[in-house]
Amino acid sequence: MTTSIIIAGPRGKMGSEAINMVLEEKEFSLVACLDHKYAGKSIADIEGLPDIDVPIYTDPERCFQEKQADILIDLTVPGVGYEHTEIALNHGIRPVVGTSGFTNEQIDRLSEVAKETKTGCIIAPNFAIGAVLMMQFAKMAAAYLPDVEIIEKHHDQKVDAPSGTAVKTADMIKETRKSKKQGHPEEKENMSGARGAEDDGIHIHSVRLPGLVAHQEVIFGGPGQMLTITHDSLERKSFMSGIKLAIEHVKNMDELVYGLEKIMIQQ
Ligand SMILES: NC(=O)C1=CN([C@@H]2O[C@H](COP(=O)(O)OP(=O)(O)OC[C@H]3O[C@@H](n4cnc5c(N)ncnc54)[C@H](OP(=O)(O)O)[C@@H]3O)[C@@H](O)[C@H]2O)C=CC1
Ligand SMILES: O=C(O)C1=N[C@H](C(=O)O)C[C@H](O)C1
Repeated sequence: MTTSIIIAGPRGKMGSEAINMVLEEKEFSLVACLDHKYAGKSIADIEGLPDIDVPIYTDPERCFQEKQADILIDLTVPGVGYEHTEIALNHGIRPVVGTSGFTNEQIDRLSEVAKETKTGCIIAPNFAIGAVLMMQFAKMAAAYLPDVEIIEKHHDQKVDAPSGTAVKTADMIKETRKSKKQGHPEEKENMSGARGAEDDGIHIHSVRLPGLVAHQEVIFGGPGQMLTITHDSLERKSFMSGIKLAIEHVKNMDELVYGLEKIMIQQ
């Protein structure tokens, strides 16, 4: 059976890659796109996008009313991504959300809406299978090596910092790590931000440079030893198999799941 899909953010780096992925899959059908520009146009009118007649909507309510799709893939920006997800859930359309930067309160609220509407939803800060494994391995390691810092490195067009992946990694580490403040008890920054952001004593450092795509190191230190878990996304194709996996799973779900590890790995 064909899965009908709406993509929000079609002109973006991820959105355009997702369009190609959906068009390549025989069982997927792209029925509309959501973009705050190009009202009433088709994606064929946008330079660089495939020459096919898929309508663009600027108003999500109207889009979801007119196109009763199975799935919304959202790859936009945090505030907008949140709104799209909530409206899709209220229309019974299952969101697969890659947009990063949602707050915990927003995820909790969306969880409630998914429960109320009995509509499946997957929000994953990172759809690269290797990145999900990196986070899971970091969670395992933190039970034994509680001193840990995260360095995430991204392209310089990224708007949110730290990355959604770094925030999720810290959350997963906290599930096994005994809470502690790291470093010297009297440590003091001589230049603001020198020690990065902090979550329960875990320091997170964000690097933004042209040339980078999406990279993260989770560094553990113990007496006389170091463990570094590294993941590199070298191309945005790296995220597509995870998005496909999420689409297959969300079709049979009636609640919200935050993190691809929840469907990839036995919890
Ligand atoms: N979960 C994962 O595995 C991954 C998640 N991401 C996340 O996905 C999101 C997109 O990343 P990326 O493609 O690199 O970013 P881009 O900036 O390339 O794309 C974002 C797109 O969203 C568009 N947009 C802004 N407002 C709206 C709106 N109201 N309706 C529809 N589209 C809108 C932007 O348009 P305009 O340029 O006109 O503002 C732009 O085309 C980010 O949050 C990023 O962190 C990225 C990679 C992997
Ligand atoms: O903006 C990006 O590029 C990415 N964003 C996600 C994040 O914030 O973690 C996922 C991946 O790191 C790429």
